Amino acid sequence: MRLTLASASPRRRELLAQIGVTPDAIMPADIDETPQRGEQPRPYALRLAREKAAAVDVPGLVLAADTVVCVGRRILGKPTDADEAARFLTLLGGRRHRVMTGIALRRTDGFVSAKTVETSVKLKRLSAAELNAYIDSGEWQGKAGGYAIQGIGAAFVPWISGSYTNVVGLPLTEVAGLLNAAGYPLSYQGIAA
Ligand SMILES: Cc1cn([C@H]2C[C@H](O)[C@@H](COP(=O)(O)OP(=O)(O)OP(=O)(O)O)O2)c(=O)[nH]c1=O
Repeated sequence: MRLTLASASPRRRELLAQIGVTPDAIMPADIDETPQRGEQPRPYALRLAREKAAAVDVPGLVLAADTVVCVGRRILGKPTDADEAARFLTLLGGRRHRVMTGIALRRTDGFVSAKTVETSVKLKRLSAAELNAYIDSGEWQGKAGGYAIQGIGAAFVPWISGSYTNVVGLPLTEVAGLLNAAGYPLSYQGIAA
């Protein structure tokens, strides 16, 4: 069964590879990611994942996702520059926030199954030296909230509650569930315990 990953994120490809899923094609979806007026984080992440899946019009299964960081009602996407990344990290430091990923799987018949997964994350308060060094590292680029838990950012995360892979951009348990429900053959299911 043909699977297309509608994502430009190398992390998403690597996460899928981790559970033995290799998409037949990778076709990033170019959509407008502006939140609607008053839109809450959960419906926002779900809407974007669905829109990304819908934007890639090819036969077979199309998988898409969107990850946002939320502090209260505020949605933090990918910082546009170093100053914004520094502002995000200062806002997040010393408190808990939520990382929300919407995932959507479009099937050949056009039916889309989608859900959101939420993880709570605590980021420690960064010293000026840590903040400057992290901004200089450039790791914040292309990362919702301006940090990467799978990178140097791990040094700033004392605690999470919920799915780790969800924070990196693709909650694998739920993605595997959607793929399985759509009849996609998951290789590890053939492995006897
Ligand atoms: C919080 C966090 C986010 N991220 C990444 C995951 C996502 O790639 C990115 C959020 O941006 P997204 O808009 O979800 O995805 P993307 O633009 O990278 O790719 P595409 O839309 O084509 O699928 O932030 C990390 O890699 N580590 C982290 O710890």
